[in-house]
Amino acid sequence: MQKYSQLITRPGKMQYGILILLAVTVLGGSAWALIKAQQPGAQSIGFLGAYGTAVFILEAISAILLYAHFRRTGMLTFAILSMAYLWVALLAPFQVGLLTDNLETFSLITASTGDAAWLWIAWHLGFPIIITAGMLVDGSYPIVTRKVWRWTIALFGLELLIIGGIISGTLLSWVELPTLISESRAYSDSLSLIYGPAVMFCCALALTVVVVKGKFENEIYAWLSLAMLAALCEAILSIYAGARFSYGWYAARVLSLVSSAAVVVSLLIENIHLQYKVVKQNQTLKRMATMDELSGLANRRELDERLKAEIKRAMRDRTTISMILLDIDKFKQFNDTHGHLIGDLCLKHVAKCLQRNILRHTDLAARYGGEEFAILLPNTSENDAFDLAEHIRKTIAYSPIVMEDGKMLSVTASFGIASLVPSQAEDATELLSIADASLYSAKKAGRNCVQRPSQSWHASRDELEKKVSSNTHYLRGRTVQSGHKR
Ligand SMILES: Nc1nc2c(ncn2[C@@H]2O[C@H](COP(=O)(O)OP(=O)(O)OP(=O)(O)O)[C@@H](O)[C@H]2O)c(=O)[nH]1
Repeated sequence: MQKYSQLITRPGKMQYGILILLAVTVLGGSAWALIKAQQPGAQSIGFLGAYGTAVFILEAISAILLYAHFRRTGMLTFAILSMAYLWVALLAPFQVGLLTDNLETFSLITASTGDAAWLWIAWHLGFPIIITAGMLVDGSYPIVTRKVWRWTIALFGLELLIIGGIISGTLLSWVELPTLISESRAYSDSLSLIYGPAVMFCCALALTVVVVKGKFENEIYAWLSLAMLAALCEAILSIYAGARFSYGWYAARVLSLVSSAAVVVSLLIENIHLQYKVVKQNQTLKRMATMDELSGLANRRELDERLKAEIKRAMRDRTTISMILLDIDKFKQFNDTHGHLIGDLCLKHVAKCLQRNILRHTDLAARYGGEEFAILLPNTSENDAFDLAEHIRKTIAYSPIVMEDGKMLSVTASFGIASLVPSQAEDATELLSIADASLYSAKKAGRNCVQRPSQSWHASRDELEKKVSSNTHYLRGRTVQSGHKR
């Protein structure tokens, strides 16, 4: 099943531990309850109301969440398991309603409290039978459908028809049903010897099928096993109690709640796991989209995005933005001599040297190309960028790459820097191309050095910046003047 949906998860060791503990509690509690099961108790309408509401809510939530699984995975098993819970969610309120004598006040309803036993049988026979059918549908290859809507209409439509028939038939007394429970609340022989054992048999069968076929291999199947164990114990206690409102009968109702809650718990746990998975996957995707895998630095896409944003900020604040481009010297020769794998090691080593020297959180080091790196330095002057580049150059040149066998290799790198106060978005490209030109002159100057942009570029850029600055003053003046006029 795992291969059909990554949404369905295997329980962890802790969950198995909790399940074993709960199973032992259910078995132990049931055995203990059997001792006093036949002792009569008081009829508590308050308990019945709370019990009926709880069963309805828990079963309805289970049905909705299991149906959501069916929608997501297309697996018919989940549609059928959802039907099982819907079955109980719809029958339980009527059965409990009849027990509390509430429904008899409606003139159309002719059923008596005794008839509630028939609804109990329909509920407790139908639930395990539908669960068994659902588990049998999940063979070694689960049936997966794309026609989710057609299956929904066919399966749930049929189910609603049957439930409608059972409820109307019982409440409106369409058929004369034999009395299963006497006025003294004692069970008839047919309930104790035929219908009761039939319910027990169906619950035992469902439990066996869930355990054998489900093998506790996902959270839903594991918790469903507990639900079926509780349902079996409930049936045994209910019948053994011999009468309504006896201690055994009350204990059976509590077990019925355990059975109802188990799958809700599993689906809740699964949803929590799903949230963790989604958050983790989002983080991985984000990392993959912004990070260079080999060096662990930002990738070119991330550099471009940050550069665009920082250019906008620098334009607004009229601050200097700098860029350092560096390229490992004679890296082709290094690769040819030592091999590609050692070449990769060298790239990682250079990346570490960059990370070690970049201290401001606003600076960004990125792998720009094969053996080329870039460092974006917002709010940094050309002189400061030069000093930093010089410092990194020395770090790379004087810290050797230590191999596994203790051998040491060293490399050098050439650096080009560029700085400007941006006046337009296109200055992002200008910054990179000037840093690239500086890098080119560093290579020409003999490598292992840092170069600044040419004097001619500085001159033309100073001219441009003067114009932009006077233009800004001019525009600011106009704004102030127009403000005065108003
Ligand atoms: N190991 C490794 N090598 C790479 C990677 N990306 C690019 N290279 C190599 O880097 C080398 C770059 O060589 P060139 O562009 O000729 O530059 P160079 O040999 O460094 O020479 P100069 O830049 O002039 O000093 C090529 O041999 C590429 O195969 C990588 O991810 N891993």
